[in-house]
Amino acid sequence: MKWIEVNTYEEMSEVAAHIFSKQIQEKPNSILGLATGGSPVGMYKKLVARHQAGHLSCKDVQTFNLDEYVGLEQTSPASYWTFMHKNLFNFVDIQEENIHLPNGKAADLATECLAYDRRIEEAGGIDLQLLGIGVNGHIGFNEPGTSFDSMTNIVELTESTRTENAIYFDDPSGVPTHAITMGIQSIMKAKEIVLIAFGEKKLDAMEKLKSGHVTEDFPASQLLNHPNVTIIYGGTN
Ligand SMILES: N[C@@H]1[C@@H](O)[C@H](O)[C@@H](COP(=O)(O)O)O[C@@H]1O
Repeated sequence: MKWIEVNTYEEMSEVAAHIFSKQIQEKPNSILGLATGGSPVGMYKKLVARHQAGHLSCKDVQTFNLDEYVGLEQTSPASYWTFMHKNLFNFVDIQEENIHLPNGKAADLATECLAYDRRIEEAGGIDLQLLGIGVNGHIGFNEPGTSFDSMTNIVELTESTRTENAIYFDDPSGVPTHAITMGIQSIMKAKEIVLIAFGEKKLDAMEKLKSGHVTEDFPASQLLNHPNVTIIYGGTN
């Protein structure tokens, strides 16, 4: 595991954007695993800026997002589909058919979970996976206690995660109770992983990760068993 300590959110975003741009330049048809939340917004802005300056094309890139809420319409303002379009997809030349998010409105959610893992596999597997981290160590929506063997599945969100994510909803009581998320094992199959975490409230999680103790009570700790992970972290501002 490679640790890169940064001083600002801006710097974290730049280091991460550099890794993703390089990946796309070296392999224009890369399969990228993407994340939502506040952490990646700065990196997405920088990828958009590179695209607008003519330095980056996503026309052959395929993306698979980590997760989506269960029960929200795709185009609902709080869906992760909307988040990704507002923060990245609307401003780069990615083709809509190359964008994949789990369908939280699928009539048969169990089948959707299996199909999502299969789609990733059929695309050739994820080359580079971006992750944020929840204060309790969750990655994707894999809450503490999730089996390291988990593939894409339906999860019940903890109260703390629902509270953390309430800022994205007009009505905080509208935060869904369940989500569909790539599992820990689905995430671990990525060839390379970049985790970004910035700010005081993430420091505790960073300390836990640094301690080297691998436990299902702290989902991100399984990353210690992955051969190619970079953690970009830091700061209080
Ligand atoms: N499902 C997402 C995670 O993928 C994300 O990592 C986490 C942290 O979000 P933030 O980056 O806003 O702190 O929030 C949500 O729970």
